[in-house]
Amino acid sequence: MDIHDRILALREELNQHNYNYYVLDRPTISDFEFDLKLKELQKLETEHPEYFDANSPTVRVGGMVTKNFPTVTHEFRMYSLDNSYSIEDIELWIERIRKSFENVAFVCELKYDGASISILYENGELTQAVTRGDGTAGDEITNNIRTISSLPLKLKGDYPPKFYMRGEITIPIAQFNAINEERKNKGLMLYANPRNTASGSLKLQDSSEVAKRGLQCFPYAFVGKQLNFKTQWEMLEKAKEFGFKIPNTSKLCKTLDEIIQFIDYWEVERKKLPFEIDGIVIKLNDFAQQEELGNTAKSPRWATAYKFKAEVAETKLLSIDYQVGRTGAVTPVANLEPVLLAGTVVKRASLHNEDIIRKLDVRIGDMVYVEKGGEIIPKIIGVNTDVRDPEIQAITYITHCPSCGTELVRQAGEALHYCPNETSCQPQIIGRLEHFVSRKAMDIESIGSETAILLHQAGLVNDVADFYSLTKDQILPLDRMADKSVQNIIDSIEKSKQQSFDRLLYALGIRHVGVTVAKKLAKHFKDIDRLKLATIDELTSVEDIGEKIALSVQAYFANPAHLAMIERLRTAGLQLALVENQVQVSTKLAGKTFLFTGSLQRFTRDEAQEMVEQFGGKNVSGVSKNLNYLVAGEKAGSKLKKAQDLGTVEILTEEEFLKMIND
Ligand SMILES: NC(=O)c1ccc[n+]([C@@H]2O[C@H](COP(=O)([O-])OP(=O)(O)OC[C@H]3O[C@@H](n4cnc5c(N)ncnc54)[C@H](O)[C@@H]3O)[C@@H](O)[C@H]2O)c1
Ligand SMILES: [Zn+2]
Repeated sequence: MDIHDRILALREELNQHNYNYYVLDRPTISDFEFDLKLKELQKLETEHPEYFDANSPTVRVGGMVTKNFPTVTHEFRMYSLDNSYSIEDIELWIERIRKSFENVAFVCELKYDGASISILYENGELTQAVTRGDGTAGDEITNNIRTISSLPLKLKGDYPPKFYMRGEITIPIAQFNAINEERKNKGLMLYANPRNTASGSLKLQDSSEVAKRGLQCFPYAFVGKQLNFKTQWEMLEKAKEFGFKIPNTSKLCKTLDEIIQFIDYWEVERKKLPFEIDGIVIKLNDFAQQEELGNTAKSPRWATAYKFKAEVAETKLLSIDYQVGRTGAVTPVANLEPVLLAGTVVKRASLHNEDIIRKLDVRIGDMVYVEKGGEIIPKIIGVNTDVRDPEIQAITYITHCPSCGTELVRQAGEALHYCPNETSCQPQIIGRLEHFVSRKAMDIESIGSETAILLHQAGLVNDVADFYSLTKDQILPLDRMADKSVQNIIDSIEKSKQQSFDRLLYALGIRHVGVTVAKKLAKHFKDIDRLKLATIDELTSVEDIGEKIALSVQAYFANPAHLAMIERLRTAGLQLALVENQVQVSTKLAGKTFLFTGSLQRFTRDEAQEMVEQFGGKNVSGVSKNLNYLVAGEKAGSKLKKAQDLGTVEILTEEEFLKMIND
């Protein structure tokens, strides 16, 4: 690739990561990887000044104004910080500063890992709070910031009449864990880390929800005209007198040695802090000296950050398991020698697919680096080839199913291998049974995963229709089965016969037919016999059904084994057709279209869509002129923006939506 192309590609990639990180609060790569790419871009741009661009992510502060709140221009710009992961860079930086000034002192502070905020105090009262945004303007979130209990709304002592307090909003680790625990119980997507949760919390529309998040604020600077502080150290001391909560962790350092000691100390001790830090910040103490050095377009020259590497553990790759899912998809999972990583013992890591294994050139017996990146599941990011035993061989990816021995297939354009032996490959059979009884499918509560396996291994259930011919006498002799639990199983199977046609359609486990597609198919074709005979054209005429789904549906019904099984389900009395008026309870929303975006707090997406249908409305999958209402939950991102840009879509909060149907 030519240099200019590489520069353009890096800029585009970094802009996307900035968007994921600052707007969606959902990074997909680790900070370390991000910073490596940014450094590469910086280097290329320095070597090739002819490709300078004032909009490059190396020049601009990464954040953005979201427009979900009033936009406020900063009276004084907000900057980012230059950073490095290497002590040598810090040494060089200090040397450079020493060349400019004879007498220097530095203040070392913790680098709180959260979101920046600028809070205006006028005559001692908190009057406005604005996010950093793009550094020039940000979102005005005063009401949300007022909920932070440690933040004084009224100051004490001899404060300046007008100034901006700059600080970092963070969320305590315990609070973060509690929120995720609650989300897990509700079946909601988990937040990636405290930083992104703090930042996402600031953007909630309902400040009473923000109050529940238990956010904290750590002030680190005052900005204004004629503030009469001479040094950073003096300012921090004064801030305490005014009533701000400033941790007693900062240190005034004269020598490089002292600075390095501070870094070393916190690299270890940070694990004991109740909140997260991602490094330490070193600032020139004297404000007159700071002023002399000034700022670049992106960051001050008088400060720098030493960043701690996200925790990476090195451990041995013992083996790889190949897991076969219910659709036959094969995924490789690494078994590792157990190792402590960011507070938890890690034994397994994802390897995704064959291409990733090739790219990493990871081999069994290698010492590998494991990291917790943007995602929750740890991943292998590299191999320590220095200690590789020269004898060990590259991995030959499996060619045959680890369970049934059938040759695997990999279709063009697909990253995954599949086992095509649908009828007798054990994990596929069990996977289908588990799927059938699961909550969103037939919701047969008394049969969990273990019971499904047990019933299959006893030879009682091979396909989902077999559930409906089970008798008490057959189940009772099985392991750990008592009279009561057997009765529960029989009862809940009987009850499941009443589940609606769309649920059954989803429960069959047709590839690419999820809950929503199943609903659309059920609604359009009304019964399974019509669906069975549908042509590709008829199928793709249904909204949101493309060729891929249509082909998969057709292939499913072309299989005589499936047709025979469906007849057995019919005999057992299951709902193979839509019962008219089964869903609709009102026509209040008739003719109106809805879309839900962001993470919802009051109901799940499924429940929301069900409500729309019950009231005669229609769910659509994208933002377009045909959309009437967008219900935006927390962290709504691109869809919300698109709807706002369109201008024809009415945007509702969850509460407003509930009000609309309940009124
Ligand atoms: N993983 C991703 O996809 C992704 C994307 C974008 C950015 N990032 C990460 O974010 C970084 C850039 O973010 P940034 O511009 O907010 O810079 P930053 O977070 O690295 O440093 C600047 C910020 O540090 C904060 N800070 C905390 N404690 C401070 C203290 N004591 N004194 C002064 N400031 C303090 C301030 O809010 C300041 O704005 C990147 O280097 C990268 O690591 C990651
Ligand atoms: Zn198989």
